[in-house]
Amino acid sequence: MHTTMPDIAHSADALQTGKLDWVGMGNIELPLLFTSKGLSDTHVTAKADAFVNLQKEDAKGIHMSRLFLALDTLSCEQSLTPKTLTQVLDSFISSHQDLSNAAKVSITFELPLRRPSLLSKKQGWKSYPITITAILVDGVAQIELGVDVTYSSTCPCSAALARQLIQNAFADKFQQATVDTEQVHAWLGTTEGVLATPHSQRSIANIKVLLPADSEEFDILALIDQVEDELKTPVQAAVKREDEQEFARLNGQNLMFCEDAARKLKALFEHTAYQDFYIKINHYESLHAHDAVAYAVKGIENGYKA
Ligand SMILES: Nc1nc2c(ncn2[C@@H]2O[C@H](COP(=O)(O)OP(=O)(O)OP(=O)(O)O)[C@@H](O)[C@H]2O)c(=O)[nH]1
Repeated sequence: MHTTMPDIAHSADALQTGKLDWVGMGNIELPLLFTSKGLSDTHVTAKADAFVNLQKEDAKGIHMSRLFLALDTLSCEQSLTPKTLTQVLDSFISSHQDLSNAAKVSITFELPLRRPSLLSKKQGWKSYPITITAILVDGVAQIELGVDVTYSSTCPCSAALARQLIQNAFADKFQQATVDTEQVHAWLGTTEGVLATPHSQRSIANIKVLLPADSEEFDILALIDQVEDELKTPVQAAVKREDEQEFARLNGQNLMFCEDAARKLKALFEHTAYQDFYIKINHYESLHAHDAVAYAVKGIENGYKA
């Protein structure tokens, strides 16, 4: 004898009635093919959070399996593009007629990129944490691209203090009116000559940008390149000695506080087509046990808040 299965999403009473902002699932395992301008399609192991709102006050709940299966179609039959992401959100809502008019999906993965060395013409893998979040409300989709860019920051204050020590050591060592250039050159090549070095820290810029409404493709490479070119000292993959020396030069010529990094990126994004942007700069200090942190947003109405 066949019995029908109970379907409490339809039959049971809600314990308490009311609307909910987002209901869904977190941390769904989701292998995906990621498509982005200038890159070969990349297989990534993503995690997804998927939601709809619950507008119907007395509905027991949403249909989680329908969200899950829409994401499975994205994983098995499509690649991740602004269009397929919007289709996923459309299907979240069309499978929840009477219950929902808003949908959200957030997809997180590591994107491995081949990155060139500074001088030696080598290459190596560098992995970037990416989060793509899309929201569809009343038929209007918004897609946000998030990436963390890791770089080195050398403290300008520490650099100035180190230079002063070097000047003082020079004055102590070479007191005569005229100095022998060869002697000075040799002395500068010793740790006695350059007796102090400024501290640097591994630093991370957390970036979020809202894509233009008509975006047909992701362009994560352009975003990462823009940020790294602006900061000048991204962490490196393949490094030979000539690359390390160039990195030292770049650090010395791009001394920065967290304020400098935040202002540079803010100025950069103000000249792009992104609808909105959010920047959080984290300098994981080596002088202190705490971090130096700065935030900047575009500052538009109903936009990101710092
Ligand atoms: N709404 C909801 N479902 C949950 C929750 N936790 C687990 N689930 C399960 O999600 C599963 C899928 O629900 P549905 O999508 O309604 O499954 P279904 O009724 O087979 O699918 P349809 O026939 O498409 O409605 C059910 O087995 C629920 O028990 C929860 O907190 N809320």
